[in-house]
Parts: sequence; C-alpha cells; structure tokens
Amino acid sequence: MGDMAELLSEDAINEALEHLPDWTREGELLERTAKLESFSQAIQVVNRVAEIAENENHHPDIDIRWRTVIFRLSTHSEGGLTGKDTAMAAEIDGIIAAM
Ligand SMILES: C[C@H](O)[C@H](O)[C@H]1CNC2=NC(N)=NC(=O)C2=N1
Repeated sequence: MGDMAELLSEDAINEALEHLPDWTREGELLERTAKLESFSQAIQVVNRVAEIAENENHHPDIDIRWRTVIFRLSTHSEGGLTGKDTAMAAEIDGIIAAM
C-alpha cells in the first residue's frame, strides 16, 4: 500500500470505486448520498463519522438535509483523491450499513 497521502492514479481510483458501489466520482471528489430512516438517524450517522474523522484527522464534507446526508471526500492538502479518501469511504459505508 503506497503512502496514503499521495494522489491516486486514475486506475487506482477506478479500481477503488469497484469496491465502493455506493460512491461516485465527481471531479476531484468521491460522493455518496445516504437516505436514513429519520433525522435523528441521520445525525447519529454524522456523529459516528465525525468520531472516525477526528481519530484519523481526515474530514469529509457533510451536507445534511433532513434524512438525506451527502458525504464528499477529497484530500484538501493534496488537492485531489488519496488513499485516505477511499479508506474513509469504506468506513462511512460500514457506519451506514450498521444503522
Ligand atoms: C492540520 C490538519 O492536519 C489538516 O488540516 C487536515 C485536517 N483534515 C483534513 N481533511 C481532509 N479531507 N483533507 C485534508 O487535507 C485535511 N487536513
């Protein structure tokens, strides 16, 4: 596994997305929309994601609209996608799946 903070190649991004079926590539961002059962469930998901984001010092952009939460990932300091983004995407999937 190369350095997590290095920009990913196009091939590496496409390969990662094969394992992240709920995510789409929007330019230099990975994006996932999650529709939860309730607003409080949406906030629970956001709080759990916030916990891992703090632990890993890697923070997604989060858009909360009632029960719908949109996560967007990029490594701002690198100006694009790195392994930190694909790893966090998988962790966000796990949190949503566990609700
Ligand atoms: C100083 C601190 O380590 C940096 O600002 C961290 C915080 N969280 C971050 N989150 C994301 N998504 N990209 C970054 O480059 C980043 N940098």
